[in-house]
Amino acid sequence: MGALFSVAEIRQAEQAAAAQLAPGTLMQRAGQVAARIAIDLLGETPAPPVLVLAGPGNNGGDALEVAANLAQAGVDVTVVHLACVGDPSAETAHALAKARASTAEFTDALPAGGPWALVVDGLFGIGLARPVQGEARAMIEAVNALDCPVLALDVPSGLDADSGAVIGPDGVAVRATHTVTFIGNKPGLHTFGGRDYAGEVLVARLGIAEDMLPGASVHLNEPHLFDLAFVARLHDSHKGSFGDVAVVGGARGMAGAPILAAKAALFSGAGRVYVASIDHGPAYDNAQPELMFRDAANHNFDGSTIVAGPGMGDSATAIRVLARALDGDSPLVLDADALNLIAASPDLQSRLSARHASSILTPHPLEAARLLGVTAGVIQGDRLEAAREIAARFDAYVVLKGSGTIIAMPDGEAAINPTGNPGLASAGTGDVLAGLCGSLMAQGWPARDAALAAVWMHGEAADRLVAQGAGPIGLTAGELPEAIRAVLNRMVAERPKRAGQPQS
Ligand SMILES: NC(=O)C1=CN([C@@H]2O[C@H](COP(=O)(O)OP(=O)(O)OC[C@H]3O[C@@H](n4cnc5c(N)ncnc54)[C@H](O)[C@@H]3O)[C@@H](O)[C@H]2O)[C@@H](O)CC1
Ligand SMILES: [K+]
Repeated sequence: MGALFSVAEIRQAEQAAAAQLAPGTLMQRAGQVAARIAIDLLGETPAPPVLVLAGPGNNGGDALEVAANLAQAGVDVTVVHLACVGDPSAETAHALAKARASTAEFTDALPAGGPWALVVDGLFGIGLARPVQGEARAMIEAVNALDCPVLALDVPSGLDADSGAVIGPDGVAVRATHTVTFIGNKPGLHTFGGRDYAGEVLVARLGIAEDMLPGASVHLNEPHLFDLAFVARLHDSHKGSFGDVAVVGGARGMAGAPILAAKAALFSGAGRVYVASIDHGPAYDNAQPELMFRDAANHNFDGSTIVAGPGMGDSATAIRVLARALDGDSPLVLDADALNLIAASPDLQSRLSARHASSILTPHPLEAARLLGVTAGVIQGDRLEAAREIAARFDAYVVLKGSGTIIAMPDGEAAINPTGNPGLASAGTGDVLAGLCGSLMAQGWPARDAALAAVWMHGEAADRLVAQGAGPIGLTAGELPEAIRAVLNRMVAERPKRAGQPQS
């Protein structure tokens, strides 16, 4: 469920399966399932014509099978086929002959006409080796200017199925409304550009048995990965049962960031929440009087889960407090300035690597770039790999934020988060996420489950707010904690009934 496979893994499975099947079987199955999806998208009403773009390789072969099937079903189909330089594969040649023999109309260039009821994108799939140029590029740009639904076959043409990056430099890719992807789901459809280019993703296994695919080390982040950690509360519990969180941050002029993190911890059920300010912070927060304010330099963090970084700054005090947190035995969430301080200090890096207690790092791409000493472009070019590298280097759990947030474990396992929306690209939402991670760990959750659940619930809460009209434009971080509370309580209520362990 939710498994994601690299292009290399898909190719291997395809070869193994193809060896047991009559030639062309997989392409024919791809053509059949995609044509059925196309017909569903067209709906009942007599629709204007469908445009099928078929590229030079086997992705084009899939498209030609779709064209033939649609024509056979009585759909008015126009095909633009980009012939390949050498000979096409036997199955693509066969699909071409089939489409030519059908009622589908072939033209050499993209017809100016329309309106199209649907465009089927079969220009390039997982075999795209370089940026799209020339005629194919012009077609992609023209398709992206249309208003109609676009069904991409296997992967939107121009997108890297492993990374979700548009193959560049200066590349283009089809912006699909739907993608039917073959044999197995692919990470690049769900992170970085993936969510914007692929639209809704449907997986067609093409009859390939599960055991032909390798055990996946990357999954979509779905509740079944972490929902065993939700436990209903016993009546006989008290605030000490649910852990202490200390948020370290709030240098002068940045007092709001740790308060947002602390509020997220409070609203997600942490027992006691402290804000430990680097500079003299507020005595209390009028809006949230449950929060307790302390001076970070003098606060005793023993027994607390620490969330370090929100608005922490880079003062000598910040470095001293961070070093103390890294050396301690408390579970730790490292965000924002804490990550920047660590990136700049080999000493802090070795303290982080040497920790025995759990650490969750929550970098955005630029913070991740600083940690690895590369550019944000390099991080985004392969987000999965970058998150795994940071996890391995620091023996920590890593949450690489962005569209399709990556959660990477120190053992190499990883997940890509499907919840959330552009409303989260606003100030303070990262503070909320860090506070939520810390809160779950304070309540006894293992770091792995805490990271997965926090990212999922944070996105889900934002999606609910958007459904209520509170975004994505103008969604504020301060609205998230209450929405997270609603998601969390629903998750607990929906968990199969399981008694909580009495706590001391
Ligand atoms: N691997 C699988 O599991 C299956 C693959 N099938 C389809 O086959 C696809 C893979 O086919 P291919 O390996 O032939 O690869 P593609 O069809 O994705 O693309 C390769 C073709 O495009 C050309 N090309 C690559 N980059 C180009 C560029 N920038 N500009 C112009 N031409 C370029 C290549 O010379 C080659 O002709 C999959 O994405 C899928 O759609 C299906 O038929 C079913 C099974
Ligand atoms: K495609």
